[in-house]
Amino acid sequence: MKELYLTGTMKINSQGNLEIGGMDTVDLARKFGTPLWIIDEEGFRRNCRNIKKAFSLYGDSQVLYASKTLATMAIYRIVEQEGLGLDVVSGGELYTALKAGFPMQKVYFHGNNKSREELRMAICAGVARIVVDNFYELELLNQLCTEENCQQEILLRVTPGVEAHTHEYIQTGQIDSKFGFTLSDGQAMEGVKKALSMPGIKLVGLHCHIGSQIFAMQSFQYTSSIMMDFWAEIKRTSGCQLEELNLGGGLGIYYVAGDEPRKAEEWAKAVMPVVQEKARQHGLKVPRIIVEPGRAIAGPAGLTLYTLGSSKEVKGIRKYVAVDGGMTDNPRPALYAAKYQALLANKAEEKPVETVSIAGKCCESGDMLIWDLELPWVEAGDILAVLATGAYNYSMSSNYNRLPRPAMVLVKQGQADLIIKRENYEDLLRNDLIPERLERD
Ligand SMILES: Cc1ncc(COP(=O)(O)O)c(C=O)c1O
Ligand SMILES: N[C@@H](CCCC[NH3+])C(=O)O
Repeated sequence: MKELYLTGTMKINSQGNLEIGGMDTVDLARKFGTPLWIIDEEGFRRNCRNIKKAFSLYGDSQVLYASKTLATMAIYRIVEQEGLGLDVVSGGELYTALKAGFPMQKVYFHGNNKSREELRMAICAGVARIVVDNFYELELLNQLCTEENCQQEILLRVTPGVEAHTHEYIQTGQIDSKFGFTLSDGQAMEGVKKALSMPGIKLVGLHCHIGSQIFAMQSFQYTSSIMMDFWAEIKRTSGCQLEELNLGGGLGIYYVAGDEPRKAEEWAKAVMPVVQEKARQHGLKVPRIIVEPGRAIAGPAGLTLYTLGSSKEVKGIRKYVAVDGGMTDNPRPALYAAKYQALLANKAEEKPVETVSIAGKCCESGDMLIWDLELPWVEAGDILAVLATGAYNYSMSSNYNRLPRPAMVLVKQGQADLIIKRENYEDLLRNDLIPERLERD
């Protein structure tokens, strides 16, 4: 039997059921229905604090929470209370932050194709920095700031040419990437010079992000070293001393056996001495370091509950058991062949006796959540808990097959609060229109 890796406040309670945030998950399934996303508030807060503390030991630093991981108004409240800033990547995330009352002076606006409207919205909202991704955006932003008679502080996103060891679809720092100003062909330096010459722009620093779900600290170290050399080159060639270096996110988490996540302290310990030593070598001031993790904060703090329904046995080959959700609430297995650990929440202490594959309910052969999972004897009505689903599940969910999205509850010390309402069929029709010519007579 594989050892279960329970994080945060997850444990098996005296009834033999899985518990999170002091709540029995079987009761939660009964009360809120399934599929159900659950977020462990204490776990989420602890992850924020650990990263913040790890970097603060090395001087001036700021941790931003990467909204793309899981953005809701309640989550933003927690992020604010924990003293983190925000990375937002769209007008929608920015709007959510505005509505949640998040302090705009701690918001960084990302994206590789921000629209004119999104940029104007960010300027008017008074975000701290816009992370400019390309020449088109630089020109557009300068034009907008000139029209608005203001100056916007920016970071320039640099593509350092580092291939992180992770799934190809979530690598972002390699030369052949859609993101950022490429370093190796001189684009990045050209971008810096251009930004420095623009009246509407104040270049404050640089940004990079090499990818997600990374365990190899050397990838972060190597990137920091490259970025600091470029930092020094900017000073040498333009005389400009930048202030801020944003090293992105990417810290990996535990999903299944074989994953070897590093602690926040190991991440900080890997990159900060490199930054400090490079600054010393080049005779420069150590920049303010920004990091923007998402998965390492939200991922382990979340789990999803499903109810088991139909099953099918292909004699001698496999037993399929279907859940009441799937790729609509968690597209990661279908997109990246991502793996998850799971258990029967109502039989959490029982020994595994069969190997089943967990199918989603979408009309897609690829909608398989977990292959070959060892479970106790499964019966329709059992509650399956899939762990570490706090990151990139809700935020990447869809209404494929017109499935309404599940609800999300925030649990803490025996209290469970709804933070995302379950969609209903009416919600699915909210934006549907029937043109007059199709009206029935
Ligand atoms: C620019 C940027 N910053 C931060 C993140 C957050 O990454 P992670 O969730 O791996 O920490 C991402 C996602 O990969 C990203 O694209
Ligand atoms: N959505 C990806 C990670 C984030 C990529 C964003 N740059 C995942 O689920 O693993």
